[in-house]
Amino acid sequence: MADDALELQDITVTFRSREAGEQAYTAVADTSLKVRGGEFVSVVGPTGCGKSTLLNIAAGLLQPSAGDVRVFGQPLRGINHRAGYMFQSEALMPWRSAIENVMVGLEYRGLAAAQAREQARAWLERVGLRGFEQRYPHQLSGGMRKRTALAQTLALDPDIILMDEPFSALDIQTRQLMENEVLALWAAKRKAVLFITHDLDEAIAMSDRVVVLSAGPATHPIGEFEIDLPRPRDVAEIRSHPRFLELHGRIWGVLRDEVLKGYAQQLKKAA
Ligand SMILES: Nc1ncnc2c1ncn2[C@@H]1O[C@H](COP(=O)(O)OP(=O)(O)OP(=O)(O)O)[C@@H](O)[C@H]1O
Repeated sequence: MADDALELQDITVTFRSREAGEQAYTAVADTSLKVRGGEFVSVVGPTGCGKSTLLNIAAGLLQPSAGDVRVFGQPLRGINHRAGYMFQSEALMPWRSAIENVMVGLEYRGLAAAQAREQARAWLERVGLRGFEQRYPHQLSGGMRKRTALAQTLALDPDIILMDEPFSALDIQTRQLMENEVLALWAAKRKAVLFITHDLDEAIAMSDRVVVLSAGPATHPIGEFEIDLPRPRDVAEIRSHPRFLELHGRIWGVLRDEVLKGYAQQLKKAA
C-alpha cells in the first residue's frame, strides 16, 4: 500500500558460517512487518532472537536470503537512503566535537559548511545541548552523547527512523527523559519509526503498535498489538494507566514463554 513507509515481506535470513563443517543458522524466517507513514512501531522479543537482524535488513545494511523490502512502495536496493539509523552502541566520532559530529552527515549531503553548522547548532539546541556544541564525546555524559546521536540522526530529516535499543545503556531517569524527548520530536514531525527493544514497558509507552517476535532460530512475529493509549504520553506516568497494565498483561502473556526459550537457548549456546 502506498501509505506504508516500510514493508518487509516474507523475510528469511540465513547466516552461513565460513568455517567448513558448521551448519547454517536461520535467524529469521518468513517475517512480514509494516510501518505506516507516521507510525511508531516497536519490535520486542527475547535476547538474540533477531531484532537487530531485522533492523539491518530495513536499513539495507544486510540483504535477506529470501523476501523483499519496500520503502514507500519501492523495492529497496542497497542502503535505505530514506532511513536514519540510531544504534545501541555509540556511533560518535571521538575526534570531532558534538557540533562537528552532527554536521558531518549534512556536509556529506552537500550542504556548505556554514549552513551545516547552523542546522547542527539548531538540532543540538532542540535536543537540549545548547552550550555543549564544542565538547568532545568523552567530555559529555552518556545521556548527552545519546542526545548528540539523536541530533545527528534527526538533522538529516529521514522519513523513516530506525532505532536499535538506543537508550539501553542509560540510567532509568535519563532514559525516561530521552524517551519523552523522542516522543515530542516524533509528534512534531510524525516520521515512521521502527524501534527495537527488549523492554516491554518501553515498547508500550512509546508505540502505536507492538510486534512480538518468537525466540530463535527461525524467528517470526507471533503477536501484534495496537497501543490505543492517549497521546501525548509521559512514559513514566503512562505506566500506571489501567489500559497500560491491561496491554502489558496481554503482551507479556505472549512474550513470556519466548523469553524463557531464548534464555534456554543462550545457555545451550554457551555450554
Ligand atoms: N553475522 C552473523 N553470523 C552468524 N550469526 C549471526 C550473525 N548476526 C547475528 N547472528 C545470529 O542471529 C541471531 C539473531 O541476532 P540479532 O543480533 O539479530 O538478535 P537480537 O534480537 O538483536 O539480540 P539482542 O537482544 O541480544 O540484541 C543470533 O543468534 C545471532 O547469534
